[in-house]
Parts: sequence; C-alpha cells; structure tokens
Amino acid sequence: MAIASLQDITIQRGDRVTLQASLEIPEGKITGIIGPNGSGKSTLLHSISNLLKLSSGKVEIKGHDVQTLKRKELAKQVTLLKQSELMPMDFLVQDIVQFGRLPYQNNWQKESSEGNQLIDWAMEECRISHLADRQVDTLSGGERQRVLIAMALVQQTDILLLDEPTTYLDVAHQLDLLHLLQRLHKNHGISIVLVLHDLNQAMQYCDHLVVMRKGAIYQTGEPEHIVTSELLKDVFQIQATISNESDKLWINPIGVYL
Ligand SMILES: Nc1ncnc2c1ncn2[C@@H]1O[C@H](COP(=O)(O)OP(=O)(O)OP(=O)(O)O)[C@@H](O)[C@H]1O
Repeated sequence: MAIASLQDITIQRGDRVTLQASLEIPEGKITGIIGPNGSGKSTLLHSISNLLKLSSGKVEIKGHDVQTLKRKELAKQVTLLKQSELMPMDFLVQDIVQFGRLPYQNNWQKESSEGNQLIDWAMEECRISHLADRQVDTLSGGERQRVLIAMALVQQTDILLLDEPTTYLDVAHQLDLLHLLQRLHKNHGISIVLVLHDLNQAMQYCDHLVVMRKGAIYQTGEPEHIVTSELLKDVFQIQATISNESDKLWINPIGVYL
C-alpha cells in the first residue's frame, strides 16, 4: 500500500522543468532516493512535503491532497529534515525536541503529561537524554542529527523525509544514524524516505529504491531487483561490478564514463 503518491507532478523553475514524476511511496518501508547531483532528489522531497508549488499534478499523503491540508495537519503527516537544517543555536536540546509538539498545541497551552512522556521517549530512542540541558551549538554533527530526529518523532508524523542525513558525518556516525532509522522503522513502523549518495548504504539499508536521473524517475523497486551494472552506467556513469556477500549485493565501482 502507498502512504504517499505523486500523480503526474511537474515542477517548473523559470523555463526549466526540474521534476516530472509519478510515484507511489510504500507504507512502512525505508525508501531510498538515489541519483546523481542535480537529478531532482531534493526537489522530490520538497514536493512531497508541500514546500514547492507544483506546476501540475497532485501529491497525496494517506489519500489527502497535501495542498489542501492546513499547516498543522500537514505537520502531523510529514516531516522533512533538510540537507542543512537550521536550528536556533542558543536553544537547549530539550527545547528543540519540544518544537515537535507545536502542531498539537494551542497558544499558551501547557504541555500535557502525555506530551512530556512522548518527549522523554523520543530523547531516549535517539539516545540524547543525557544532552537535554546542552545548548545546540555545543553538539557534534551526529548529535544534532539525532536531536532533529527526536523532534520529528515527537511530531508523530507518518512519514519522515530526510535529505542526505549522513552528509558531514564520519563513517561510524553515518552507520549509527542509519541503524537508528532502521530501529525506528522496525519498532514503530514509521515510513522513512531518505536521500543517500552512498550506493552501498542504499543497498544495505533500504527496502525500496527510487532511482532518479535528469529530473525524472528512472526506476523503482527492491534494490536487489533493480540495481544492475547497466543501471549504474546509465544513471551514475560509473563502471561497476556487483557482488553478493552474506545475501546482500555490494557495488564495487571500478571506473567512470565521464
Ligand atoms: N531554487 C531553485 N531555482 C532554480 N533551479 C533550482 C532551484 N533548486 C534546484 N534547482 C535545480 O533543480 C534541479 C534539481 O535540483 P535538486 O536539488 O533537486 O537535485 P538533487 O538531486 O537533490 O542534487 P544534489 O545531489 O546535488 O543535492 C537542478 O538542476 C537544480 O539546479
């Protein structure tokens, strides 16, 4: 079943069409969006979360047209963590996480005990409880990413969209973040859509892939069913072999066609 669907959408910027797509995002899966620079991955995420005006077509989340949803209602359905998400640096970690409750609050309303429990739970899940009283500007990149994910958990959205969440993290912290997302998806059934540049991480951590090229969708499906040397050549202009280790496919780049 699809949790989100993009129906014949186009995004035009000036006289250029930067995205043209029809797509179904499967519910309860980790969907990876891969493609070369400028292929439209961020544009796709922004259009799902209604941050870009569509030139034509429609985006639905759980059957609701995102353009007709009120801001607070949309915030309960979808969260987008952008490539370089800005946070007020002099705020405390617990305050940032609490921002996730805004769609559920009326002005001046005191947080409910249920809301406070949710905040504690999200901070525990993301292993940032010990950072609650720290200012955001004292955190490492990996810790900041986990704070943003805790905020998204508190927002209780059905879909979590992440644009290149592993950028600027060292390999250990990249894997740590991907394990966290995998755990949230397994334990809580959250549908996750993330842009990844590391093809092997996309192969290992995603159930479903959307492959983009030149502002369009080139292919979708399970990684092991769709990723071939031909796809890697067509889309990424790389020469690569694909090997099978421990029942997982690994991409070994050996040259470029640029
Ligand atoms: N604000 C904008 N105004 C005009 N063109 C834009 C704007 N934002 C993006 N584009 C263009 O839209 C196309 C798709 O960009 P997008 O950022 O979605 O690609 P991407 O696949 O996410 O790239 P990357 O991997 O480099 O982050 C590019 O050609 C880009 O130049």
